[in-house]
Amino acid sequence: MASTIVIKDVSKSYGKKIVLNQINLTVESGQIFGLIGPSGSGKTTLVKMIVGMNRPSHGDVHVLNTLVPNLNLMQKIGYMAQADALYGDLTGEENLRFFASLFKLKKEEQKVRINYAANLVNLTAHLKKKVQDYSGGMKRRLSLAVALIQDPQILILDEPTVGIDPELRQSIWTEIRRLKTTGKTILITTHVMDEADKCDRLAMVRDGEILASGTPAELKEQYNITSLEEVFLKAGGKKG
Ligand SMILES: Nc1ncnc2c1ncn2[C@@H]1O[C@H](COP(=O)(O)OP(=O)(O)OP(=O)(O)O)[C@@H](O)[C@H]1O
Repeated sequence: MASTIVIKDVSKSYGKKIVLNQINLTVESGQIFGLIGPSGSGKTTLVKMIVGMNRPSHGDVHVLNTLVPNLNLMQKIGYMAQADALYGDLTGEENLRFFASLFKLKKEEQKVRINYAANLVNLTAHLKKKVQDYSGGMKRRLSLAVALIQDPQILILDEPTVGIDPELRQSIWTEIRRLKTTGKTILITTHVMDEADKCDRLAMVRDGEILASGTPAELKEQYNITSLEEVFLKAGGKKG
């Protein structure tokens, strides 16, 4: 199996504060990989490094055998950040078109992709509204649509279902799984344990370190418990 994301000996400090400490992690192609860990454990910092928005203090990150950061990788990575990066005074459709044009999609292709992405997140009926009039959940959904707009090979989703109702969350997960069957690699951060259970592999992050990694079943076995919630509490709780 080819490795899509390889993180090698990565550390990150802000001043004296060590946020990531010697992280090693490999995400194989076609996997749904989950990063789980308590708030402030370093997940977003790690994700931003993979996207090329943040540089390691030490170590390096390769995506598709290319050292990050690299401009050509932008086309291949769809990134949904925790904070929505949308233009409030543009409509949903204009936002999608803007991002589609950044990726140099042709007019016809833009239309197809905008329809697909808007439909996926249930926003088709709201595309003509300005984003400043969207609810929080609608903005999250539009951010997910933006991450998918160029049909990227890799999807990096930082807590994609926060603020999204259960029904839509389920349809988003159905789509995540469908995208996996088309060969995409998906990295997702989450606090929601039933979502973690849907991942092929997980890494548990705490205080900037990976405590444990493996399939959900392996992690449960390792900790000799039946629910990921308990694994999370055992491995992910504060240092005693
Ligand atoms: N630019 C920065 N300067 C200083 N400290 C930072 C900076 N960015 C992140 N940190 C610190 O790094 C630590 C990890 O933050 P990070 O956002 O990666 O955590 P997280 O696991 O994604 O948390 P959450 O789930 O709440 O988003 C936190 O203590 C945070 O305050």
